[in-house]
Amino acid sequence: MTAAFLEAAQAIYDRENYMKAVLALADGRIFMGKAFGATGETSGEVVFNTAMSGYQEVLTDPSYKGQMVTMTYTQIGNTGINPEDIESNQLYLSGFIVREYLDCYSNWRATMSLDAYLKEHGVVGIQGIDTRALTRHLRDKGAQNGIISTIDFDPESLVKKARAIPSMSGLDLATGVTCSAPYHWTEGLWDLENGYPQVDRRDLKYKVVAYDFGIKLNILRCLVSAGCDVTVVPATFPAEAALAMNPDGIFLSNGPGDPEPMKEVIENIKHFVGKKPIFGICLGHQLLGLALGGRTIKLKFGNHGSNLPVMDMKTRKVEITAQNHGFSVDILSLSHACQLGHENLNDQTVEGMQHKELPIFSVQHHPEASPGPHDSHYLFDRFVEMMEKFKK
Ligand SMILES: NC(=O)CC[C@H](N)C(=O)O
Repeated sequence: MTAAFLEAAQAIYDRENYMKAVLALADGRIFMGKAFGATGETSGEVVFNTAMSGYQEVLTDPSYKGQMVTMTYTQIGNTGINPEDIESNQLYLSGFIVREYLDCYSNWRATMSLDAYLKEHGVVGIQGIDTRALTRHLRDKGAQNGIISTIDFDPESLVKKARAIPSMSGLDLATGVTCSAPYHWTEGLWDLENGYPQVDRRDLKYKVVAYDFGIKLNILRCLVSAGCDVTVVPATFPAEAALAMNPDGIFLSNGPGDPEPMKEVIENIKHFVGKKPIFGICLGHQLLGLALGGRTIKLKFGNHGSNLPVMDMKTRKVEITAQNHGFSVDILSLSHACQLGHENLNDQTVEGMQHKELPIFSVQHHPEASPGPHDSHYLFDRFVEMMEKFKK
């Protein structure tokens, strides 16, 4: 790149004349930047996401409730926003932190800019942040609370406010984002020619009750495309009522917050053990671990991205996965019931478990991807095979 090009790019950036914004972390580190999206003040646990694309799926993932996400990829906004790549109908994260925001977008499906989208949903963003320094800081010191402000620029006052935010540990956020009533889901996976197909329920062979703890839509689409007739139910939907539907299997979804305080949900899950095949993803995996008598722990900074290597211990195949979690199951606490099903090859954390006797398994990562590679899609087929075997 020539100096003239860089100068011209800088001039465009300066001309945009975005309002000043500050990011302050609870441990006192301050980052100066410019506002984009909504303005005002917002706070949450700051986590970094290493996905190079797919910011729209990240923004609409309910599991980010209570968190502010920084993308390690440097240029964000260049594919705009489209009406299709959504994982829920809302933006649940509380702030969005990027290195360079690009207002000029280009994608054949895009209908609006990221800035306009954040404004529409009232999400505060900050750009011009040295996200590499921020990420290294979070990696060294651990994920922590932070605050973004476009109205208060006093570091002392901001740090004080950041320290006053409750810690993510101990927070039940999932029961606040679940659906209010049961519903059927019949949309399958997107493809270039047909978009999202509607599938006839009569063609779906396996009746699945899916517990919604903040479920990502692509999980539902993956279940349907694998042949499941899905009834989505609220987080605290009684097990007896679910069993009365006589499902072939129970699915436990992803979701925000700490699984440990979700006592009612954990008790409920216990009723399915030994009665129905169970498959859990992310928060669902953690809740299952707790229901089986294990414990969960908070990781230093977790794993958030779409490029994380995982080994399936059954086949010893390596898959590149999408992940988004701050908590983890302590597999040693479950040695009475489960064995390690999948392992994260970056940090050797527990990526999945398999019950030793019962048709129950779960993964910490996201086989539905969105965003991310499709390497782990096979897990939905594994769930279907498990239900088929159990039927016989
Ligand atoms: N994506 C998820 O389901 C996240 C689970 C949980 N909230 C965690 O941070 O570990």
